[in-house]
Amino acid sequence: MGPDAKLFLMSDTALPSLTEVASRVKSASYVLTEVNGEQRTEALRAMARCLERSKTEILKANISDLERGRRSDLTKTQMDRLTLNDQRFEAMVAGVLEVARLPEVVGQVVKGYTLPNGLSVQQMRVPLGVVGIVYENRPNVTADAAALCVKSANAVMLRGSSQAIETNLAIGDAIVQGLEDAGLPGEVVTVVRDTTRDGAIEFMRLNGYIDCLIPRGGPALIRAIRESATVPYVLDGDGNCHIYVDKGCDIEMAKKIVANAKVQRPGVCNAAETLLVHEAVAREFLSDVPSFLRGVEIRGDDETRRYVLDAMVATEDDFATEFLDMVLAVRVVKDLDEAIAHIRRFSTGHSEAIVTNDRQAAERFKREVDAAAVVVNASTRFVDGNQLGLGAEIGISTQKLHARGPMGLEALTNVKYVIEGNGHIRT
Ligand SMILES: NC(=O)C1=CN([C@@H]2O[C@H](COP(=O)(O)OP(=O)(O)OC[C@H]3O[C@@H](n4cnc5c(N)ncnc54)[C@H](OP(=O)(O)O)[C@@H]3O)[C@@H](O)[C@H]2O)C=CC1
Ligand SMILES: N[C@@H](CCC(=O)OP(=O)(O)O)C(=O)O
Repeated sequence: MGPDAKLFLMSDTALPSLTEVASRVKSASYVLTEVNGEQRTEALRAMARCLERSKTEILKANISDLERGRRSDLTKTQMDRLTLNDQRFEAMVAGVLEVARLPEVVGQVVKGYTLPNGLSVQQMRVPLGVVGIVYENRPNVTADAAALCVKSANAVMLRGSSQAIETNLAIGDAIVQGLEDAGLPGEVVTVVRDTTRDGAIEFMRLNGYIDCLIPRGGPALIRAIRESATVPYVLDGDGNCHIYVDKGCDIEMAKKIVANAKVQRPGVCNAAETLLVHEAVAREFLSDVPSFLRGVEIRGDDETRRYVLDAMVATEDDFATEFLDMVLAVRVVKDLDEAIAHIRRFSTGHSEAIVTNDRQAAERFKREVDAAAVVVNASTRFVDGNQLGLGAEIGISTQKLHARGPMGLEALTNVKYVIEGNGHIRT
């Protein structure tokens, strides 16, 4: 946290303790079990209206965060993520409305049967309760997460980045207004004001209050979670994403996919970080890198540097790095086996892609590459809740239990057994 952010918090006296805040959120989560889906959907529409009404204040708060960010020397990527311009603001509001339109998931019977003794058994979809989220400095995540949680009848505690605190609080105020207009307690969506690291550790230990913590971030956050969290969590970790360009593939298609995955938004977790190229197409594909990856710094192995003349030497560290920038590590491989072996060694289990014309290679890649998403002949940038039809995502899970990949409404629920009898007793 930068020094200015600390001052900002210190001037905000008399903050209730985190446990007090969490206790109010927990109570609010019970209210959500008493209202129906239509009321929750109406609350989302009210949230969108209030966001729109508060646009000027929210964008002003964002300018203030950006100014503080500039003074604390945030990187270009961090500044880009923090920026909420007019277009991004409207996309954020549209996202809330898109989630509102999604079908109801709460109360859905995912499985139902009657036993020979006449007992009726159902598995019914239910909310998790209170969701906690620690997330990066992208302010739209505040609205996305709030919308998904309200729609799925979860209360949510949002611990965003200190870099975005003013914007998050302004968004949170508008959302609370929307909830209250719709007759729901504002505490259903609570932006945590304390953005200190100590506060984050306390947040990870809110047992009895947080039912599921979703940490979105890089290795430092994930380490802190592993060391300190005592609440159950679903890790949404960093994306060291690869694209493998196979022999015999459509080279023009491969160029478009690689350029999109690297350049369209390099600062996000589903952007490509390493390119693996089959040796049979290395000359043809890599010789054209300066034109289709203009502005991208290439760090390549010896073979790559034969074709990309201004490429720097790639180190082992480069292959392990999520650059989140206009930098790409490149390696020429002998075959699919070598590509898969490289991915197994360096992947963070987020998103991995192959460009190929060979059906068998595609099938092998789908089966043998262990990641939350495997992509064939498309950009890794599609691994996004909105793009995959979930309306939005609360994060992209890189772990295997409970949920994997972009987490939408279903991932914010679990099932409970509902057993109905007629005076049945067990003998
Ligand atoms: N899989 C997914 O869904 C997503 C993955 N990511 C990944 O996140 C990273 C980019 O975001 P970036 O802003 O750099 O992420 P960081 O990991 O630096 O920050 C994310 C959040 O974690 C907090 N945090 C970071 N380190 C610690 C720590 N040691 N203890 C407690 N809290 C901590 C930050 O607080 P503060 O900023 O106040 O320091 C922030 O709120 C990339 O690796 C990207 O791939 C991002 C979003 C989604
Ligand atoms: N949802 C994003 C990607 C996932 C994400 O949250 O990325 P990040 O900007 O690293 O926080 C998108 O593709 O637009």
